Amino acid sequence: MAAIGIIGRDGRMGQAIAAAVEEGEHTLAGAVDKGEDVAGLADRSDVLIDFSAPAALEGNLHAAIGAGVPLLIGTTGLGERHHSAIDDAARAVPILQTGNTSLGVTMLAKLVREAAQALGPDWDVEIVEMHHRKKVDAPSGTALLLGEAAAEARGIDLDTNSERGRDGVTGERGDGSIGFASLRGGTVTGDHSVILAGQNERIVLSHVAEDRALFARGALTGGAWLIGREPGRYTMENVLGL
Ligand SMILES: NC(=O)C1=CN([C@@H]2O[C@H](COP(=O)(O)OP(=O)(O)OC[C@H]3O[C@@H](n4cnc5c(N)ncnc54)[C@H](OP(=O)(O)O)[C@@H]3O)[C@@H](O)[C@H]2O)C=CC1
Ligand SMILES: O=C(O)C1=N[C@H](C(=O)O)C[C@H](O)C1
Repeated sequence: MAAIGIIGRDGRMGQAIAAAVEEGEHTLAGAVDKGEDVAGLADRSDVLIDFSAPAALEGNLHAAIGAGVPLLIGTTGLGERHHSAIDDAARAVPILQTGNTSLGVTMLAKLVREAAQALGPDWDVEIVEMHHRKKVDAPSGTALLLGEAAAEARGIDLDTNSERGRDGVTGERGDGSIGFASLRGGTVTGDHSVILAGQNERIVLSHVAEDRALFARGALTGGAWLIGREPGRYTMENVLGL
């Protein structure tokens, strides 16, 4: 049983995680939202679980290090400087950062890696995601995670081999690049498809999240797994042993 500290209390995920804690084996150490005392929360938590906003990241890392507690980061929309701050902090405390805490997406990433490697660069990779109308970042963290899986498998750098937001006369698709398309509308929890398009054929690998309780359960599994680990940067693949 672990004392869970939630960052982003009033949000959709903050609420879903609080509900999952209530239904499960863990206890709620407390929860904070924007402008509240995250360092105080860290002091009374066994693990911090952050589903808030990129702007909160620096303070959250600082609080986790100050209290010596692990941190699970589910927040998406992170940039290069956020990732290097996470790498630095992971020298002091265990950290798990992921764009998606679900078992299904973790498995999907593994399948994408395998397919991208086996099929090679003649098969174009396109990633399509759809989310609810209130989502503020694009492509989704999950789409980027899946893109990373394909890029890694092909030994290429995702940042310099991405095609995002095509519009107008774009020219032909770049060989070997990974394309992203983001749709927004209604209350969609999170749909992702990775399309591998070859000559006269396509493979489509998809995941559909039906309820964000799924992400909340995954976050608690990941958070509890971090407790007592050595400092370092971990993934959901480590947690789930995939
Ligand atoms: N990894 C995963 O599996 C998943 C990741 N996500 C990601 O989690 C994040 C949150 O999603 P969601 O709950 O839908 O978003 P919401 O906007 O509903 O919730 C975010 C909450 O965090 C609050 N917040 C903002 N800044 C801070 C801060 N500095 N300290 C503490 N709280 C803060 C917001 O307050 P205010 O509204 O006042 O700004 C809001 O209450 C997003 O980045 C989303 O993409 C979502 C689902 C699954
Ligand atoms: O904002 C969301 O809602 C979600 N965000 C994550 C992402 O960016 O991939 C995970 C999930 O798809 C829901």
